[in-house]
Amino acid sequence: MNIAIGCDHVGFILKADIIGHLISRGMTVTDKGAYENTRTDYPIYGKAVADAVVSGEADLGIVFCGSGIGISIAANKVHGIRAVVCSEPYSAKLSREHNNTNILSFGSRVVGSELAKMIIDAWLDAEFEGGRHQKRVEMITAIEEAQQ
Ligand SMILES: O=C(CO)[C@H](O)[C@H](O)COP(=O)(O)O
Repeated sequence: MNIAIGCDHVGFILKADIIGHLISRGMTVTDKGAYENTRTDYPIYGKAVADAVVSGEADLGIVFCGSGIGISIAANKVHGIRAVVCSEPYSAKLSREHNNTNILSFGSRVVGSELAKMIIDAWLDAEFEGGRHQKRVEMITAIEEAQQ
């Protein structure tokens, strides 16, 4: 599985910690930047990771900023993206099972590296359940399509 990752200057350290964990899980990691912790703007990297996911370059994405909020909002502006900010594993698991999320977002000012790894494991180990949830995800897609 190929995971695209991206961060702003605040998320840079947590992203660096997480790369090894993803590789240890057998993932291929495509890093869309930022590549240093100089102050930058999170929408650049939210969009870059989102574009990689919707184009099929990556299967899933993980993004990092200070709160996880701004970079997930930016990613969610790309059609086809369902990004979620998580600070505990239960929501991460449910976001895959019920909402078929394709980008996981972290606030590096909120979550430490060991908790982030637990959240990532819960997210990657979960599978979309389909069934009654399929129709609801399709309803979200219909909202996007009505905006075009
Ligand atoms: O969390 C974020 C967006 O949601 C950013 O990381 C945060 O706003 C950056 O702030 P600053 O430029 O003051 O370091």
